[in-house]
Amino acid sequence: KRPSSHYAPLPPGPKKLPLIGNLLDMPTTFEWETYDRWCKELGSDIIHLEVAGTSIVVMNSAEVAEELLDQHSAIHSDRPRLVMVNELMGWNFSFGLMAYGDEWRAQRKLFQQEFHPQAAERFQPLEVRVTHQFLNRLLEDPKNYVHHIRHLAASTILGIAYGIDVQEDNDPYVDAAERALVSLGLGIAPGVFLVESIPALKYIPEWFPGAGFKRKAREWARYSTIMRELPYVAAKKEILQGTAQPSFTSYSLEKLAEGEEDVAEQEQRVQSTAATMYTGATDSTVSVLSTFILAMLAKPEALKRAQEEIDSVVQSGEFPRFSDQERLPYVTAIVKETMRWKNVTPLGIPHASTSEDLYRGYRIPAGSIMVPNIWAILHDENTYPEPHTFKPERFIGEDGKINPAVKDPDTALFGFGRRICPGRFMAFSSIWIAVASMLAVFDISKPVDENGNVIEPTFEYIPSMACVPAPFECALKPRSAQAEDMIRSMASEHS
Ligand code: HEM
Repeated sequence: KRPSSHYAPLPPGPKKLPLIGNLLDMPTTFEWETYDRWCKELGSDIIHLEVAGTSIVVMNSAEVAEELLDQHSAIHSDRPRLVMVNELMGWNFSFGLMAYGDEWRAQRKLFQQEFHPQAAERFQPLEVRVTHQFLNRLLEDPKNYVHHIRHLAASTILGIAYGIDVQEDNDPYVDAAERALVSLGLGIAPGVFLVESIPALKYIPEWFPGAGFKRKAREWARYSTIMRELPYVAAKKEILQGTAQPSFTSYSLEKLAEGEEDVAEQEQRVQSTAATMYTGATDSTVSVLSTFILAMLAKPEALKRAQEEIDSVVQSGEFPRFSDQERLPYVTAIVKETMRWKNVTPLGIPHASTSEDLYRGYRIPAGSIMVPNIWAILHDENTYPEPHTFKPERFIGEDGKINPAVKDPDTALFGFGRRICPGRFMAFSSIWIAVASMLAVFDISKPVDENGNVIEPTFEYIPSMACVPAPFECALKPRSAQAEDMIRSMASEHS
């Protein structure tokens, strides 16, 4: 008997041409805006597209994304096939891009053991230390703030993953990871490599004309191997010598020593899971903290209000602590609004369906690529009025606290279902402490040129899987001589 979904129609979508489907309509940049427009034109928060035989479903509301990716998660938790990255460049080691199945489950479990909210608290002292060092770099060299944010993100995650202290410049572990990350970005860019649409091409030999992609893939595969092995070997050496700082790797290897599982296999998993952390954490943190600075230029009143809040809660001469979070709701609202306003991954990471589904009377074919339009969800004017304006106060209730009636952007910005970002608790806390600490000691404003004219940022974004603001200038100045002293003395205490 045929499944009942077999005769059901596909969700609505722009008109398809024979064979190529919607290929010619597909946007190549800011896709989330085009998808949102199509959904509005078609009056549907779920649409279907087809590109040369591949079925794509765009979910344009929280309701659809939650119903399909959370409630039907047994069907829609796979990832699309990535020939270049996974099959030729070796990234299938990483559970973030891996097909749904036992290996994914095992790595995800390892990750979550150290990253659920209580476990992630163990990393807070490290987050505080690297944040204070970051403030000192901003003080010494404010123009290079993006570089310092990247260094902060790398120090946090390499500390957490391996217990490694990152060098000021030219750190070998950061360099290895960055090189791998850049090659991942190149390999995953849609529409660049023909092998993605004709997978059989992966079997042609390297010397064959047009097989340049295979030579590239081989070189890039080397980067991903180095990224995985170099810091792991260093961490393991320290662990064996008894000189290691506690980290994901040390905690996981300790557990491994106690267990009875296949040790070699499990150790490979620890190595792969640790390497996945850098990939997930760095670009996202850089995006959020750069956007935070841009937001302070867009809305100076928010900076002032947050500083007043901090001054009334945190003792003079002290930095904000994690334990102050409850009493700093406006700072928390700034963090939430920053992540909503220009969300890092407008389309998340697509899921894929392992079997056919029937939803609202529509047929969702097996193998569909499932794209949550997170940008549209976080810019829905019914949930967030004036969605394109930076307004942290939207999250504050009449009692001055975070208003539980306003939907928390966390419910969409970290993705959905079984694939939801497993780093989200640690991501939020490391970003919160960086934002609170910057607000406590720095004024952030638009810079002025030599003729006294204010330099306006463009507020443009570079579209990508993880969006970042186009480079912009800002003036970062310590709020007072006392703030400057605090930064310097804290940095020397930590060094
Ligand atoms: C503000 C910061 C971050 C944002 C906005 C973010 C967002 C996301 C999103 C949208 C996904 C896709 C979820 C899905 O498939 O539905 C994801 C997956 C993932 N994220 Fe994050 N993330 C952030 C920080 C981090 C951090 C700090 C880590 C590591 C410590 C991390 C590790 C991962 C991993 C490993 C996955 C893949 C999960 C899987 O496929 O099972 N992320 N993230």
